Amino acid sequence: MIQRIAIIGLGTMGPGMAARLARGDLQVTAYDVAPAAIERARAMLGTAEGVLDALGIAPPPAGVGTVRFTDDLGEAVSGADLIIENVPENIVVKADVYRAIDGLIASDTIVASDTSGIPITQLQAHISHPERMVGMHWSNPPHIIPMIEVIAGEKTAPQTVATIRDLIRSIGLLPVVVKKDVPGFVENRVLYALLREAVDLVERGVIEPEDLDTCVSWGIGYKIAVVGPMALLDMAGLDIYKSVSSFLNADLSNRDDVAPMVLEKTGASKLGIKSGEGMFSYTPEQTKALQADRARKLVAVRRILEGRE
Ligand SMILES: NC(=O)C1=CN([C@@H]2O[C@H](COP(=O)(O)OP(=O)(O)OC[C@H]3O[C@@H](n4cnc5c(N)ncnc54)[C@H](O)[C@@H]3O)[C@@H](O)[C@H]2O)C=CC1
Ligand SMILES: Cc1ncc(C(=O)O)c(C(=O)O)c1O
Repeated sequence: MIQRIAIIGLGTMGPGMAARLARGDLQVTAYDVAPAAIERARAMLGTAEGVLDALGIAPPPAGVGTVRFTDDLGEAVSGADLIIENVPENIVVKADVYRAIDGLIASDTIVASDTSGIPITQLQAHISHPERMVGMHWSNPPHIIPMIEVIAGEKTAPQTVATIRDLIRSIGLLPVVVKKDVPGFVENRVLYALLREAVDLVERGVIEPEDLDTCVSWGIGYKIAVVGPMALLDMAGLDIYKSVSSFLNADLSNRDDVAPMVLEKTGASKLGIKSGEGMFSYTPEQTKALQADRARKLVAVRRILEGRE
């Protein structure tokens, strides 16, 4: 049974994940190699806890769910039943972490990666006892989005998948087991098909970025939260899909490299909210207000979709 969890990497994803797991009565130890990230994560934890209160996800009545921060890797993983690796999406960085923890943990400690899409088969080549490694892909913001993909690599034991699936269910979240270890798994394959087309349309001057967001959020996103893509095909009619896809698919973006607009912005350190500018610009005050407004709306929508309002 999983009771003690170590989270390694406290950037965008780690703090919300820690807050949500603690609400599931789990004991979380949170570690990052950068002291500044630990300090930021302490503040983010408080914000995430406020959002969880608004979601009605209360702390367990007589529970022991806690989050403890540490700057010592050995202390973080000591006695953990599950490690969630949450460091940057780079196989070299992730492999370094697996090597660093290998001698510090028991051979049956489960090691999960929150990778956005590196196949688990590639990751588990860098750890001993690869049968205990599994993909556990959360979606951002992790304390609000209830779905988590669970992915087995070639060497993952079925019991490892079952343990993680059951853990996710036991704390009231929604596991989706992906049946093949394909790059990007399912969520990001679908998301990146959409993002490739969206970036292409803006880059070709077909639409302004603000208008692209209005079109997709209100035309597609709002609807798809209620009617998933497979059900949407039935709602529209497969005959319509057949007719439109017969001429449209061939015209959709099929570029297999990163779009020049994205390379230009990342080259100029325009990374989005984290750097103050990306597709749009953000002052620190705007970022704070935007994040609060988004959390409030996501909470309200989730409560309605779950039939709680
Ligand atoms: N940002 C997103 O929307 C999502 C990201 N992911 C995935 O989650 C993982 C983490 O992503 P983010 O939180 O966005 O990254 P991030 O870049 O915001 O944070 C990564 C953190 O890892 C720390 N770190 C780097 N090397 C480390 C080491 N050796 N030991 C301990 N900590 C170390 C960094 O100091 C940083 O605080 C990635 O694999 C990413 O693809 C998954 C779902 C959504
Ligand atoms: C742009 C982008 N990339 C990856 C992810 C992920 O799920 O890994 C997300 C997300 O929303 O969670 C994302 O927005």
